[in-house]
Amino acid sequence: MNRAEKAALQLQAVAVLRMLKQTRTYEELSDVTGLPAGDLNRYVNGHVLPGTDRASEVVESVGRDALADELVARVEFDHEGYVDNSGVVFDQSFLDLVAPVAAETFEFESPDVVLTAATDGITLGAAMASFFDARLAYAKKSKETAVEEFIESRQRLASGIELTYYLPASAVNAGDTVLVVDDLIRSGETQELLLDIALQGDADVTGVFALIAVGDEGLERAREITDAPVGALTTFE
Ligand SMILES: O=P(O)(O)OC[C@H]1O[C@H](OP(=O)(O)OP(=O)(O)O)[C@H](O)[C@@H]1O
Ligand SMILES: Nc1ncnc2[nH]cnc12
Repeated sequence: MNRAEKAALQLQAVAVLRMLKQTRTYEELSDVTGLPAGDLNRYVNGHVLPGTDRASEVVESVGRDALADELVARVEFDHEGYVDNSGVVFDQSFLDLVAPVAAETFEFESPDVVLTAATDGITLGAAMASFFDARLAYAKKSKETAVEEFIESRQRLASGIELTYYLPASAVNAGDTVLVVDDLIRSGETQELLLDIALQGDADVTGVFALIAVGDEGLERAREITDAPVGALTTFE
């Protein structure tokens, strides 16, 4: 490991510790990591960097289960079963940790483009695009000004309301590989629209990923449309 790689690893470990600290005391963080609370305090506050051995242990131990637990701790359900996930989608550092774990868990190929839906998918999309060194594209419910050509996809929802997403046509090229991501998947209607946009753009879908699935309906719907891997970090019933 050269000096820059060591520094990157040390900073990644600090990012992991800071993320875990948000919902824990130093004593609890010590129980999770096996490191002394005093040292953890110095790492989290940026006074000292963990050595490379400690840093790699911290980074490697943050697997799917740790992130899924953290996700569960951060989302709230209201009395009708709707999710408030602002504690997750407003936290870019948390999402930056999700990207490598999602890539490894679901074996997503590195795509040319990460495609998501405005609004709440954007921060996850940015984290995934940055991890894969891919372009980010987000479809919106309205047409962006000054853009002439759009790929658009429309669907009538169970309620009878029509939902249309628009993507500037230049965002996806024919033959691009596309990973479709979103913060949440429930009915799967949004994913279906995004997959249709990818299809209209003659792109190849390499996977579908959501942070949160509410029930299985949406994931199943996506699996009916694509043979690529489809998965969520956490499923709530
Ligand atoms: O699987 P589905 O039933 O389609 O639901 C999932 C979609 O719903 C939410 O977006 P919303 O439409 O609330 O828009 P927002 O991101 O602008 O809040 C969420 O961000 C997903 O895009
Ligand atoms: N925030 C949310 N919670 C549950 N289902 C949803 N479908 C769309 N947005 C949702």
